[in-house]
Amino acid sequence: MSVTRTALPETLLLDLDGTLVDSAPDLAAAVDAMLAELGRAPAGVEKTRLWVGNGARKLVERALADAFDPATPGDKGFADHAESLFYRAYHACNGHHSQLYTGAMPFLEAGRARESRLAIVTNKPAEFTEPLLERLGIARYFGATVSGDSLLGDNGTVIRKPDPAHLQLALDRLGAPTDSAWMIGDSGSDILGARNLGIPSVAVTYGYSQGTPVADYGPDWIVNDLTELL
Ligand SMILES: O=C(O)COP(=O)(O)O
Repeated sequence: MSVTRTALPETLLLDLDGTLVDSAPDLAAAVDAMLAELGRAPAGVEKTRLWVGNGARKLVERALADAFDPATPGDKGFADHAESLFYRAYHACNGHHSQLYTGAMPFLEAGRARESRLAIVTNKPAEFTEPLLERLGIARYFGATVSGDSLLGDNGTVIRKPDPAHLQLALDRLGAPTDSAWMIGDSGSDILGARNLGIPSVAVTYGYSQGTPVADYGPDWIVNDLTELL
């Protein structure tokens, strides 16, 4: 299924990594710096691409599971230590080699021209989201930004995609009704999050989908470039 021409809705919830931005080169650099400090060989960008999309902790755990005996990443203290190494390394390189995908800027410009409400809904921690948006020069397009640690449950656990409350928080911050919105993303957490909230979803084919074709999640539409939606 592919959209050739359609009326865009008033509100667009946009995933960040793998949808607007190819951030894998910087994420891989940080993963490799973490692995080097732990005495392991680099994983490289192609493996890292397969691990992105469920937050920084999951990325670190997937890298550890690949590099170590399976029991090692199960040790919480070890994973905490590795995560802190990753955070330090990613702070040093976030945005240095990340690039907007070809269709991203024309799409955001068109959204602004149409006076659409745009929000970022990402599983990336907020301390990395805001600087990345600034460095790429796209922060000004969004009326709201919701990151992977923006919403906490009663017991302090993070609530993020595919939990519909994560998407709903973006709508609340925009002041937008649920039935005005679509979610656009590259992975199962985006498509399932949209379904869980009861809104349509658009999947891009070029992002990070943990090795599962994004079509398998049953998005409402699939595009190879965001400008196909215009
Ligand atoms: O998992 C991440 O850190 C990035 O997630 P995103 O694809 O939701 O932007």
